[in-house]
Amino acid sequence: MLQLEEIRVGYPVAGGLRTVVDALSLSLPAGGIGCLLGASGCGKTTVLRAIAGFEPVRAGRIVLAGHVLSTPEGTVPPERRGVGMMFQDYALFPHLDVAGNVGFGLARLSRAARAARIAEVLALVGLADRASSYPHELSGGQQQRVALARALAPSPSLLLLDEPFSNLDIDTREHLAGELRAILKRTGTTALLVTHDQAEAFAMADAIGVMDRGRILQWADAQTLYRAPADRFVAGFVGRGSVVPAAALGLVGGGEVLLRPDQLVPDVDGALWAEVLGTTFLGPGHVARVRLACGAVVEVDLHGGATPSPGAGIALRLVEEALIVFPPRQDGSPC
Ligand SMILES: Nc1ncnc2c1ncn2[C@@H]1O[C@H](COP(=O)(O)OP(=O)(O)OP(=O)(O)O)[C@@H](O)[C@H]1O
Repeated sequence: MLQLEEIRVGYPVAGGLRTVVDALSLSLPAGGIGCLLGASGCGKTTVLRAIAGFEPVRAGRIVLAGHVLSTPEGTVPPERRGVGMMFQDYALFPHLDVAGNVGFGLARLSRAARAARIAEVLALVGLADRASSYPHELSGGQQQRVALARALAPSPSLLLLDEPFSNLDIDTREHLAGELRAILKRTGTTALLVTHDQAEAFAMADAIGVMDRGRILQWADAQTLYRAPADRFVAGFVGRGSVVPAAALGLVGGGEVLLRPDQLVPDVDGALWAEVLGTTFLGPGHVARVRLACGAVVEVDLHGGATPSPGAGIALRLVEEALIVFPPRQDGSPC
């Protein structure tokens, strides 16, 4: 459905072009929900802007439903792409009521067809009774739903969502992420979301691309990213955990190991000794930050029992099952 083939995107700077996205490829099937996950500035929004037609590609191509939209030689203008976009600030028109906002992109429909479509999408997002409210009369979560209804109203082939929950509190975010996913699935909408929030990516997407400095390091479903990260960056970015030298855990063979917080278990007979730096109650249990003999600091989930004090020693057992091992670093650095 959507294919990005080795695209390069950049911005003009004095004397040339600053490449922000390079050799980036992904493929999203019809009805699929993809997500680009990465830290601020890694190029996520730039990818969306290229798909929407606001930025040209300098190499590669963008294909949607069999139509070539962007190549270095030419680009289909944004309004002819069939791509909808929902921005982080919702960008609702303050002087238009909800129906006016949702119907904004439906000018080519007859008055009756337009009213019917507005009613249909407002019902879909659970706002059938707010058609005549103005944006300032709505909560952040309701405004987000209006923005979604407006983006869905013209039935885009592809919906792009740029940090759709960034203005909302954490409870509303979690609730809406599940709801948004359900609405997209119910309507069969193909969507690409960008976020820096892993919980949001996990709640929403069928496939997630972890991005760093303009590239996708791994494109996979959430469980694969967590259980089989392609490299140290993905391992460190997705889920809690630290990468430590295998030797520090008494393992032979060299290299480094990804330690998730449940892979070191407090055990009086454990072979590893660590110093407790502090504990945090996360509910239902505590998490301890401990320093291993090699100096690496890792997290350990504590399930019941006494909570150790900072400065105390703690014996730990390594759960070797499903341990992820990385080969030694090229630069020879130990941690
Ligand atoms: N219009 C522009 N002109 C020049 N440089 C830009 C422009 N837009 C973005 N950039 C630069 O491109 C890089 C990537 O920006 P982009 O907005 O794509 O990242 P992002 O991952 O979406 O970040 P965030 O999560 O903060 O929005 C940044 O270094 C940014 O400063």
